[in-house]
Amino acid sequence: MSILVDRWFAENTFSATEFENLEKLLALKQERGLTISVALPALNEEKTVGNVITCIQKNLMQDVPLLDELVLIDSDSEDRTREIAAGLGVPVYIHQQILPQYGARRGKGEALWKSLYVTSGDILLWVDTDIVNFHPRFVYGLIGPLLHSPRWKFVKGFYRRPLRGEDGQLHPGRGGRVTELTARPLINLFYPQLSGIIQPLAGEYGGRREVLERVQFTSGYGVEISLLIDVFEQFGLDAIAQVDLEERVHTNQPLDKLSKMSFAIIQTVIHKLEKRFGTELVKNINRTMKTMHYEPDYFYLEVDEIAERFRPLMIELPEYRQQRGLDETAGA
Ligand SMILES: O=c1ccn([C@@H]2O[C@H](COP(=O)(O)OP(=O)(O)O)[C@@H](O)[C@H]2O)c(=O)[nH]1
Ligand SMILES: O=C(O)[C@@H](COP(=O)(O)O)O[C@H]1O[C@H](CO)[C@@H](O)[C@H](O)[C@H]1O
Repeated sequence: MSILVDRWFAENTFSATEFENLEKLLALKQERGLTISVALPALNEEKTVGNVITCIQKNLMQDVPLLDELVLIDSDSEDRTREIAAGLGVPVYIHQQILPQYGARRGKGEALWKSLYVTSGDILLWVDTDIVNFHPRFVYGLIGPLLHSPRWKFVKGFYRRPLRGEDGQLHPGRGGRVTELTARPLINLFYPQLSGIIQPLAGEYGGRREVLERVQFTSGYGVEISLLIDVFEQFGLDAIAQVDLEERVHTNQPLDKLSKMSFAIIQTVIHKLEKRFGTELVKNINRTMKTMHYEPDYFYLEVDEIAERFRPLMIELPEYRQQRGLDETAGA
């Protein structure tokens, strides 16, 4: 890693264990005169949302009143997610119903953006609701740097990420598939200063309201990479801290479902590059991107000349051959 990144890593990397004295953290919060909100994004998380909420309520609101506000920001779940949260006394919002005049899109990014509107804390943190092994450190670990110094304005969690395989077993180190195959390569290519961030897509993160109100939220899964790049570009690398939250086990989506997540992240990075560099390279990439339309399950090609470029490859696909009557055995 470059000297810049090495220095950043050494000065801006913490462990949640440094902040486990919650009484001390509460005293610091009162001394700083800051309020803290947590917003929980959720889409069909009935299996795990209840435990996340009760763990936060007991440890961080009842035993030690570190948090001033806890809300659920729901993406119009079709299961009992909202009912469970409401039953536990948590204010519930469906983000598509908040400020509809500014859009009512699908996606986690809109949930996080609109959570700014329905919360009031000086500090706002987000925690995924699909976490299976939730622990209060996922929250107090993030609060630590933000209370310790005004230097840190944005904090990302990091952790070991086992992946639950087809066999139902947890396989160490195989999680974070989009991080490893998409986000990290893009960061190393185009934003190497951020290469010391261990989990750039971590869903446990947040920062100071005055920062979060100045950065761009993309509506889908590109939100994490979008916020990271914007905070870096607008507030500098030293505004960012990262905290070791040890291990996170969450509901892993099947690989094919991560394709659209990866697409959203690539699209977001290209958009950022075009805004910043506007180079011919990016414009050409964008031109190509605009001629391809992404559907949840497959790419399809809208412009024939693009199809020509892919035809030699596609002709190998049996369904393509059949569809084009290229297979003399078709219908035999
Ligand atoms: O439209 C969406 C998609 C996801 N999520 C939440 O965002 C978090 C991360 O999403 P997901 O689990 O789909 O991503 P993964 O963890 O598999 O990367 C989870 O708490 C989801 O419930 C959300 O609130 N709205
Ligand atoms: O980091 C990743 O590769 C993805 C998928 O994780 P797994 O391969 O299921 O462990 O998970 C993250 O990415 C999403 C998009 O940024 C975030 O919204 C999630 O919170 C985060 O879990």
